[in-house]
Amino acid sequence: MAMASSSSSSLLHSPNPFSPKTKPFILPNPKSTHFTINSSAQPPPNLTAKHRRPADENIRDEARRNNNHDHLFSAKYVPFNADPFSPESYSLDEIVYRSQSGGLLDVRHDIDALKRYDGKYWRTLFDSRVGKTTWPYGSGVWSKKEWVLPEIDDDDIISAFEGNSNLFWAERFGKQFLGMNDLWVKHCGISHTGSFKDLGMTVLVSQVNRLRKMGRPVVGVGCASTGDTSAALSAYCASAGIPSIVFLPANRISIAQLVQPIANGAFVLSIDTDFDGCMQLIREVTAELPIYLANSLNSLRLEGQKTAAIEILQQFDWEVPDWVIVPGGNLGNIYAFYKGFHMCKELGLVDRIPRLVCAQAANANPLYLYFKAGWKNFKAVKANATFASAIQIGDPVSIDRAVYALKKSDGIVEEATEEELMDATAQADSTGMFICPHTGVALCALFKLRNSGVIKPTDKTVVVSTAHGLKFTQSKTDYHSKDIKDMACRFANPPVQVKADFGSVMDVLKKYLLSKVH
Ligand SMILES: Cc1ncc(COP(=O)(O)O)c(C=O)c1O
Ligand SMILES: N[C@@H](CCOP(=O)(O)O)C(=O)O
Repeated sequence: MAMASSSSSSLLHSPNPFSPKTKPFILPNPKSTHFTINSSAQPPPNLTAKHRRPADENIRDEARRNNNHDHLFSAKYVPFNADPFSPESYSLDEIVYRSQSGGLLDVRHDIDALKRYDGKYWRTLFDSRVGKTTWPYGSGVWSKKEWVLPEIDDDDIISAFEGNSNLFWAERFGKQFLGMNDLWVKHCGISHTGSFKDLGMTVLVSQVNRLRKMGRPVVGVGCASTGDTSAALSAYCASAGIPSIVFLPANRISIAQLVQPIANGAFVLSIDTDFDGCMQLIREVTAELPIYLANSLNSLRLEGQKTAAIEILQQFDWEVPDWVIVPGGNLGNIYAFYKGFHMCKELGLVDRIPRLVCAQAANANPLYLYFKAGWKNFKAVKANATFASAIQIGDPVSIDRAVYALKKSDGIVEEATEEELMDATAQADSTGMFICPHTGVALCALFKLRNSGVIKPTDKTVVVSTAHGLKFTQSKTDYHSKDIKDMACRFANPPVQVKADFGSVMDVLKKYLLSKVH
């Protein structure tokens, strides 16, 4: 196999790093041979196809047997948006959420080490792992392990093989309502716990699992939540046997979201405040007790969430979409998407990044107001009730991260009123989707940017669906029952009451079918 680039003839004489003894899906150790992997490099052949692991060996055992302990890559915490030469940094094994100045942290990878492999090599490696069951690469997150948490032992990973979500071609919705032929919905809510939070939580809980095995004083993991973060945290902690503690704003989350942490055994505190109040309390409590903070203030979460951006590129066969629209609340996810796209550009997998759009509910729109004010004089707001309950957040912890991502991607912020988001949700559902109200917010942003001509009919556009509609059925029931005060519910589709006799049923059906003919 011709491996050498023109400048590394030594490779021709070095042992082929992909020889049969090489384990599949892992990178050869460049330290063992002074060579540069060039674009002719191919991923290791799928050697596992030729042999089966012993019947009494599970996939974790197999990974342990194959594990390549050579840590070629590393990452650390640094102050967010810090000077590359800033001396302040922390091991990911430290329990730290803020910089010395009190600002946010970010996970910075050893880019020079990653750059030892060119873009084609990373594309080929990641593509070779999609959908496999080899531990831990069956996960859409851990199939990019070298870019996520490179130093964690496979054995410490807690994964539900999350990710690899459907990038759905919204053919009918795009054509019928937007005159678009290249509209896609990234269904991050079709996932283990029904939201994109799984992507970040597998990383955070895996790291906590590692810390506890190291003997670090972590008695549990805690978060404030509008529902989805607590659902993901409780599920992954339950999987790991780690206690989880969740702070929920009383009477402000859906029943489906409330039952998840309860069912998964979390210690659930229903607190008579809103999310922002819960967030303040969890920050105070985790500063006093050995409870690890799991909100996206903790930048580890974003390392997992960024893989959804990489997946979108993979699913487009590494073609970059023109727009990616993301609903925003605490504002970690819009930054995570930027991180994923930017890392792919920085490491040569693609040559540009998409323009990002962050969509907010008009009832909880601090980022939108800041954007419209020209990024001057940010003010937190009192978040009012919205059907998009998971983004009812007035004082987002990641405001600075979101602004950075939007500035770097020539991004836009849009908002949606309650009627607009509920109508958009019903319209999307009428074309065969079953989306959450937050996806409705993102679709409203798309409607507005199409109507203003900013997004063109042929622009390749991705709307990120962040949770499954089944977690928010009450809002749909209210809408289709036309049981929402001051809302026309234009697209309501209420059931028809009919007497239980053949004649009555036939009358109703004939009327319906005739309406379909004209
Ligand atoms: C369903 C859903 N969509 C969107 C968001 C917004 O994500 P972020 O808080 O990272 O902006 C959240 C959480 O906040 C959510 O739970
Ligand atoms: N919608 C979120 C709010 C908290 O967001 P996080 O990313 O900071 O955990 C939730 O589902 O709780």
